[in-house]
Amino acid sequence: MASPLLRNSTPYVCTRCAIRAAKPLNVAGRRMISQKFLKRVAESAMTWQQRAVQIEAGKKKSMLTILEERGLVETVTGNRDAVDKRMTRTRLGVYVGIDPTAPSLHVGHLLPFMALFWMYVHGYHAVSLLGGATSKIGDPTDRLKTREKEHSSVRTANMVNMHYQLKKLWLNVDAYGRRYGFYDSKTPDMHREVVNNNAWWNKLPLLEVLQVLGHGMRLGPMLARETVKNKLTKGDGMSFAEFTYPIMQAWDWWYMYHTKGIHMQIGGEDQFGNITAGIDAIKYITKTIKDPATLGKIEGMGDPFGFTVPLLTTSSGEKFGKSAGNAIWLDNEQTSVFELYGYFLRTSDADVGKYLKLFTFMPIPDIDTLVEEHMQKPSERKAQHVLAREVVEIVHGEHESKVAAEQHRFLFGKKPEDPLVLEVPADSDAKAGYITLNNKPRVNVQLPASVVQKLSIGRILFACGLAESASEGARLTRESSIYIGGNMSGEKEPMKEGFIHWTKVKPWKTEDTQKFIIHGDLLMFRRGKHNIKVIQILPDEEYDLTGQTYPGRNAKREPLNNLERRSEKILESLHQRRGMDSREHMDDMEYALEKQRRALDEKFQKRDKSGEE
Ligand SMILES: Nc1ncnc2c1ncn2[C@@H]1O[C@H](COP(=O)(O)OP(=O)(O)OP(=O)(O)O)[C@@H](O)[C@H]1O
Ligand SMILES: N[C@@H](Cc1ccc(O)cc1)C(=O)O
Repeated sequence: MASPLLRNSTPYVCTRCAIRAAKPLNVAGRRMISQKFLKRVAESAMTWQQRAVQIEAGKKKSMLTILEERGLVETVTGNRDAVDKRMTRTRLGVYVGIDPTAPSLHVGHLLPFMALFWMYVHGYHAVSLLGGATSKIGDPTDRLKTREKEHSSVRTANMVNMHYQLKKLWLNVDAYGRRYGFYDSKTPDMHREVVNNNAWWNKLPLLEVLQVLGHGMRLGPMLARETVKNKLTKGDGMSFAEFTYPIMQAWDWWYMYHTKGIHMQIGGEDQFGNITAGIDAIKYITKTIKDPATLGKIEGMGDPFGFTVPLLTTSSGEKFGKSAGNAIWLDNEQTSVFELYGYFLRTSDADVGKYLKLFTFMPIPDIDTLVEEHMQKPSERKAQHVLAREVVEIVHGEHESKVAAEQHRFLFGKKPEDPLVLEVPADSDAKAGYITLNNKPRVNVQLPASVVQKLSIGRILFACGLAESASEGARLTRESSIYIGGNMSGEKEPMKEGFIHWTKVKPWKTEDTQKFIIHGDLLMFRRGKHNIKVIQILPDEEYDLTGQTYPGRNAKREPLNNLERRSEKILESLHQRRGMDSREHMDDMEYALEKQRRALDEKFQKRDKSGEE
């Protein structure tokens, strides 16, 4: 509980969250709060209070009004004005959840996230939740067909990808918000998190959920939900697990309500039912719970509430998303930066103003001026270029956005108005020079099993694209700059509280790499903070069928590849010339070729083990 002193001096701020967020525990398990920090919290509360007074006097726009004006609010739960007042008076906690049921976020997800980003840059505590646990069940909302069950390794890969995507997105939003002058990152006001609901679901007894919430979830209203009725009558039926999905989502909210002070949830319009189910659940729990410690935590929180954002649809009215199969991905492997830019560049003149409001932080008067200018000469697509640049900046960063703009200008033969300096930032994945679509770093790679089984760690890093060469890979491991996902297979759990556990890679024996394989076919590496590679290991034959190759394969193994190609040719011609009766002779030939192949293979293995180029 927050100290009474703080409570009295800071009526409008959730100091509990600020302190919890900012201060570690000392040895005795108490929060260490410095005078300086307390002063900052008090100042920030004062600023908030002053802002609230100005808003209520009509001198400033409220947060809800700002979001409404930008078209980001579809339906508010409960009374709009009451919600507006609470958002004005209290520095609330707010969350958006997504299930990692695909390897990447998509443009549709940006809508609820933009609302979250707006609240973040205005000082609210913003949480993006990854549904590691909920994705094991799958949200049945608005579906007639049950989701295909994903293999656990696919789920893990999706989750890790999305986790890092969210982290990057938040970093980009920080920079983007700063460009629009929203905040000074040194104030204690800014608080954002990426959480995973595995963190609580993995250690939550079913009995606790049933005891605390189960009695309050009445079957009548649950069965009366459109989603349930439709799936039961028009779809393929509903499992008990799917039926309980809204309870899981409600519990997430309850968990964050009492542990992190999260009052609000935002989601797409399709999430309205789940959001209201969460509100009812929290109201029920807060009325019935007896535990004094929990009661202390929620004291003064008030009822939870939320709102939905409109659904982004295609021109034919279909929801943009993974299930509809029309997603524009935020992962540059699936939708390149160039394509993402191109997608927004194709926005119709009728929609461009609306999209600038939805997807950017650009002030509305500036948008209006830009659209007016654009309409003077629509063929130049000035407003669309700005829209594309801003969205790419949020998703991939300012540098990538400049590069994409430049590439489009270049491709479409336009002379740059302001020549762009394409310097490479220090932490960029690219080495130097112009980044093209072809030399973009790859986040997800597939590699044949033999690479992981037989090659040195340096070579694997080269093969997956984390190192420029095998020797650089070996050097990086010597310098302890590389991490590998998961624990040694002796320890069963590669995931800790929903997050991957990273172990520093040391120069080790080839066999040691295999001990880190997750779910039999996944290997993950991280270089530095955010540069990750998720490797899917395929059986060699399957990999060959995909027609891919990897760095280090062709150059180093050319003699072996040539031999294989030659041997195939010889055998083919023998078959044709001599027919099946020369079987014996051909077996000899095959044997001789196989011997040569093995000799070469051994040679490569020895070289791989010694780590030399
Ligand atoms: N096209 C969209 N427009 C607005 N919000 C969206 C859109 N697509 C997804 N969302 C929102 O993003 C959040 C996460 O959605 P979710 O993870 O279910 O993605 P999804 O693409 O809708 O998945 P699926 O199609 O498999 O149901 C939800 O609040 C959802 O409403
Ligand atoms: N059910 C949401 C995702 C979600 C998951 C867990 C939550 O707590 C919140 C939201 C969706 O499918 O879009």
